[in-house]
Order: sequence, then structure tokens, then C-alpha cells
Amino acid sequence: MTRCDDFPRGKQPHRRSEFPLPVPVTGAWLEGDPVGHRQFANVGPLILESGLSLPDVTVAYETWGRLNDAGTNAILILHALTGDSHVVGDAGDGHRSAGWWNDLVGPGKPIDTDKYFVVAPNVLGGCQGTTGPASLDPSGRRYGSRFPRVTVRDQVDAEIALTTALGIGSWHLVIGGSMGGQRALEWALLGPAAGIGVDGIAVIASSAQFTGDQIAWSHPQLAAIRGDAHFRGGDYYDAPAGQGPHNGLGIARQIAHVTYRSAEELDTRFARVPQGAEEPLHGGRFAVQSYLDHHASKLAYRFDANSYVTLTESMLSHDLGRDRGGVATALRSIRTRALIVGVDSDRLFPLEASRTMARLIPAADPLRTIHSPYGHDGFLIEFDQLASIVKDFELSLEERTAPH
Ligand SMILES: CC(=O)SCCNC(=O)CCNC(=O)[C@H](O)C(C)(C)COP(=O)(O)OP(=O)(O)OC[C@H]1O[C@@H](n2cnc3c(N)ncnc32)[C@H](O)[C@@H]1OP(=O)(O)O
Ligand SMILES: N[C@@H](CCO)C(=O)O
Repeated sequence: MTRCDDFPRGKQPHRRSEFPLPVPVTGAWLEGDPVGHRQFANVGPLILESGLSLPDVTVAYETWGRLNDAGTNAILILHALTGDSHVVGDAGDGHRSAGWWNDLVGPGKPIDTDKYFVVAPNVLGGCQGTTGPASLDPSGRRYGSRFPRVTVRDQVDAEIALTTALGIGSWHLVIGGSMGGQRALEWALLGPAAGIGVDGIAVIASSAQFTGDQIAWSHPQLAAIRGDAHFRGGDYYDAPAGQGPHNGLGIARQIAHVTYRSAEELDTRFARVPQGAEEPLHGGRFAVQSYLDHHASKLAYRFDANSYVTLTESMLSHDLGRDRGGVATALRSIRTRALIVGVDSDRLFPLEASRTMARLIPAADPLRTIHSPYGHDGFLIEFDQLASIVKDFELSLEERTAPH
């Protein structure tokens, strides 16, 4: 089994908010403790949409709660681009940090782990335990540039294989935000086709199809990574220590992070305030530049550039309507109950994309809107609103399918 944490550890620069990184590092995303109490399922070979195959796929996942005897209380949580299986946790549990949906999932919380059996896998192509570009191929070499393109449907296929491996016959709810929402939507069609029931899906800050605008924002991110001389076409794992493509990854993150926040927030929060005493006119930088440098540096320490490329490409592939007669037809063919949630200030996944899904999915509840100044990242911040929205949907789902 291949795990990203098997990598040699890199060398830390002195200040984490410094960017470009003074010393590019190899394998630095492995510097923290492994994320959460992960388990691993070997789900065997996976035939991809491209016709290529991955011979030996491992899916890393975490679980909370207990599956009831009837097998009716399982909930699948799907993370976004740079997320992972660590949905719930705290810094005191010996692991990296709090989970990314701590306020939403846990005992007595809206996704109540006293009541539900919650499963959160790391996505196919990622770098937190599930097979991805840093994994070993059957000959014992890291895939690197040879890791095949994977689509959102391939990722869901891996999650279907995990579902079978865990002996789960149906999901009470499949829920995800952003890229996780893309997978939740595909689950509504691919799950039942594979014989796995899906009572309800919750698609948050996401869409049925990646748009021209979203592809355009992704393009310079991919170029920044591929243009980093240390990227070496994706085969940098054996490069000498200090030779990773972290600056390219950091620039990609900066471009992406701007799209995750709203213009209004960046302007009111940072305005034209300089960072520290040194004026930008005299060699200093603005606070918002320092903020982006911080997020660039942080991601470069915890994520693999090849996974960032692979997962971004998979988002580019997202089109619920592909080979299904178009997006509208595909949305109309969904038979599961659906909760669609958008963030009103989201400039990456505009509210209109959510409105379209809620309008066309026959069994969708009316669109729910998170009112937030934060933009796309609102789904990781506005827990009070999200909690009551998810709770309402759960109650309405339970009216039809009460878990025991
Ligand atoms: C669904 C998923 O699984 S995604 C996984 C979770 N997502 C991520 O981790 C992505 C990266 N992080 C983020 O996108 C955001 O931090 C969120 C969405 C998690 C939280 O958003 P917010 O609470 O609004 O955090 P915000 O964007 O303000 O960032 C705070 C950080 O910026 C730093 N910061 C703020 N201003 C500045 C500045 N002027 N200069 C440098 N750093 C700054 C803070 O010190 C803080 O650092 P820390 O995170 O290392 O403690
Ligand atoms: N902050 C989120 C945004 C993408 O939805 C992430 O890093 O995955």
C-alpha cells in the first residue's frame, strides 16, 4: 500500500508566510502528522473513463459512528480540492488539526455521529492516502507523470468500490462541497446504476458542469505548476532534497484562493493596508499580498503538486451531461432527493449554477442560499447557516427513510 507519508521529509524555511519559498522542498506536504485516524481499503483495479486502468487502487478513509443493523444510517462526506478525509478531529487528538467540518459533524451536531455512520474518503488522485500520482505502480516506481487522467466519474467509481468493500448497500445521504459536490451529484446517477441506493444528495457551492470561466481560472494554475522548473513534467519525486515544484504550486494556490473569496471581502478586509511598517512604494507589500503568500506557503507544505494538477484536471472534466444527452437531461433524470445550496457571493461557482440544479432535478428541495461576504469558501466558514440547512434536509429525508 502506498501512502504519501512514506516520503522523505523536506526542509522547512524559517517563516511560513514567506513566498516564494526561499528553499524549495521535496515532499514537504508530508511534514505534518498523517491526517486523522485513517483506514485503508484495497479496492483492486479500476477501469477509467479514458479506457486506461489503475491496477491496484487503495482508498483511504475515516469513519465516525456505527452502522446500524439494517444498514440504513450511512452518510458519505466528500471533500473539496485540497481537502481530505479528516472531516472531524481536533489538534489534541495527536493529528494535524481540526477537521474541516468540525462544526457540522459529530455527536449531537447536524450530522450526528451518535445517530449516523459517517464515512469520508480521500479522493482518487489525491495525496492523503488514496492512490494518486505519488503512489507506487506495480513495478514499485512512483507514478509521477505516468499517473493517468481521472475524471469525477472515475473518482466516484473508486468511492463505489469502497462502498462495496465496506459492505454498505445504500447511503442515507451523500454530501459534498465544491469538487465534493461534483461527486455527490455524480453519485445520484452512478450509485443507483451500480446497485447502491442513495436516499439523498446534498450539493453545496458546486455545479453540474465546469464552465468556460472556471476552466479559464484553472488554466494559469496548471501553467504555474507545469512551468516550475522543479516540476520536471511531474517526475520530481526522486529529485534531490530541496528541488520540489512548490513555488509553482503556491502561485496556483494564490490564483485559486482569490476565486475562493469575494472581491468585497478582500477589499473591505485588506483594502490598501500595507503589511507591517514597510510601505509597498518602498519595497514592502500590501497586507492582501502577504495573506496570499501565507496561503501559498501553507498549501505548498501540505499538498502534492501532481495531485493538484490531477484533481484540477478532474474538475475540468466535470460535465454531468457527458454521454447522457446534455446537462438538462441528466439533471432531469436524477431520482434521488436533492438539497442544492449556493453561496450568494460565490464568484467561482455562481449561485445561478445552483439555481439551475435545484430547478431541473425533479426531487430537489427549493434552492437554499448561504448569505455570506466570504465567497466560495463560505461553505467552509458559514457553519450556523449550513447547520440549519443540512438539519432541515435531514429531517425531511427521515420522513421517508427513518434510520434505526
Ligand atoms: C472542503 C475541504 O476539505 S478544503 C480543506 C480546508 N480548506 C483549506 O484548508 C483551504 C485553506 N484555507 C482556507 O481556504 C481558509 O483558511 C478557510 C476557508 C479554511 C477558513 O477561512 P478563514 O477562517 O476566513 O481563514 P482566512 O482565509 O482568513 O485565513 C486565515 C489565515 O490567514 C492568515 N492571515 C490573515 N491575514 C494575513 C496577512 N495579512 N498576512 C499573512 N497571513 C495572514 C492568518 O494568520 C491565518 O493563518 P493560519 O490559517 O495559518 O492560522
Ligand atoms: N478552500 C477549498 C476551496 C475549493 O473548494 C479547498 O481548498 O479545497
